[in-house]
Amino acid sequence: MKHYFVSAAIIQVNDEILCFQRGPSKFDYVSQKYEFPGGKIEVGETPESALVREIKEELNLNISGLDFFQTVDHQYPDFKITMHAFKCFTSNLEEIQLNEHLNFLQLSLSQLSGLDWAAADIPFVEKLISESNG
Ligand SMILES: Nc1nc2c([nH]c(=O)n2[C@@H]2O[C@H](COP(=O)(O)OP(=O)(O)OP(=O)(O)O)[C@@H](O)[C@H]2O)c(=O)[nH]1
Repeated sequence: MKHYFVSAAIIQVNDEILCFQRGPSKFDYVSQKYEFPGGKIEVGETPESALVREIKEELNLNISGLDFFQTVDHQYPDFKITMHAFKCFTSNLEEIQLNEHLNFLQLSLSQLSGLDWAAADIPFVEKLISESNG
């Protein structure tokens, strides 16, 4: 089974979080689900450098202040992923371009649980919500 190593960005804007909807996929369990943007870590990259590259490619955004949040291992029916999430900020949100995603939402922490997330992202969402309650 394929094992992908992925970085994902929890982009904070004021007290809210940017949530992105993936495009259609041959795997229905990730198709059009919400996720934190990012992608696969390539040879020679760190999780952080891969994330900076992916966010520029996918969204035309520069991110800064990367702060490691959590690593999740998740097994889907056809592949597994190890995904490192980083909290970060962006300074140029008005320049965002959705080069791969269908949609994005800027939501408060209390609104996050209302989205249809990819299963691998649920631990991130739960941790974000529990931090805000604690
Ligand atoms: N980027 C990202 N991928 C996620 C998340 N959650 C999740 O299950 N994944 C899965 O992790 C895998 C890798 O992500 P990706 O497709 O974004 O990677 P990539 O941009 O390098 O894609 P490519 O191989 O088409 O160039 C995908 O199967 C995706 O569905 C998430 O929050 N962010």
